[in-house]
Amino acid sequence: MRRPIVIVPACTRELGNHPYHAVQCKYIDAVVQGAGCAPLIMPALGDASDFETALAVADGIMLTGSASNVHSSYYQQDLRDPALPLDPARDATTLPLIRAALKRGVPIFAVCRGFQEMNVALGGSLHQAVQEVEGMMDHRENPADTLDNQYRPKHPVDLVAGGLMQRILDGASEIVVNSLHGQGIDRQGKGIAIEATAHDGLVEAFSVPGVPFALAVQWHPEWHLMQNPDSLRLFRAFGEACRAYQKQRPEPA
Ligand SMILES: N[C@@H](CCC(=O)NCCCC(=O)O)C(=O)O
Repeated sequence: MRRPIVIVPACTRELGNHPYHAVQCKYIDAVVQGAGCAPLIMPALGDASDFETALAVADGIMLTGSASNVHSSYYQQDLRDPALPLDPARDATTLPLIRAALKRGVPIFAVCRGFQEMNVALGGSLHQAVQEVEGMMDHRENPADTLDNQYRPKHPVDLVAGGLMQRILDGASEIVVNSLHGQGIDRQGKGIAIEATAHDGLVEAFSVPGVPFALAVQWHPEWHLMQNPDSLRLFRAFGEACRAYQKQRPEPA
């Protein structure tokens, strides 16, 4: 049987003098080596996207991180800091894709910005600057640090007892995760189930019960994936869900 196809929506980036649709290599590598699936990059075409065709061949969706923020207008707030990067084309592609995929039961694994997109797609909102919220830690990385330092394990998260993530992680009650985000969940989206929280109370992972597999994490399990047994378990579980979905998905006409 062929490998399951995992749709990976792209970001838009300016490289040199030209605009690109782009996905970081570590996400593509994680889909291949961690989930054992075949990645298919989906350009950020927004309203011009052919969601029907993408979902007809998709056995899973991987929503990546990105330095850009989901535009706050999607959760009815004014933009707090227009100097921070945005990616309207990605927003206009991933938010409807998430809703359509959940309706079909296509497995989804979401990381960092992808985690935030899922919460907003389900009607939730974000803290636009977590570090400015009373009692919250600063969850951002130091951009002047080396990449290894930026992605090193930063803080513990408590796993919800009996949750999907705890089951995937063999009953662990706490893991230590990296942290590279300035935004985070404020109002929870409709139907999400919290899977992990930081010690300041910020939601760090959630699932969407009632669909075969939808898991979103605020940290970066794709970073040095093969050296992190917990991260590998998460991507393996996603790959298993994609294989199960593939078996029952009708072949596209
Ligand atoms: N912009 C959002 C999400 C942050 C995020 O995804 N950071 C990772 C960027 C690089 C990578 O994909 O590893 C926020 O600041 O909260």
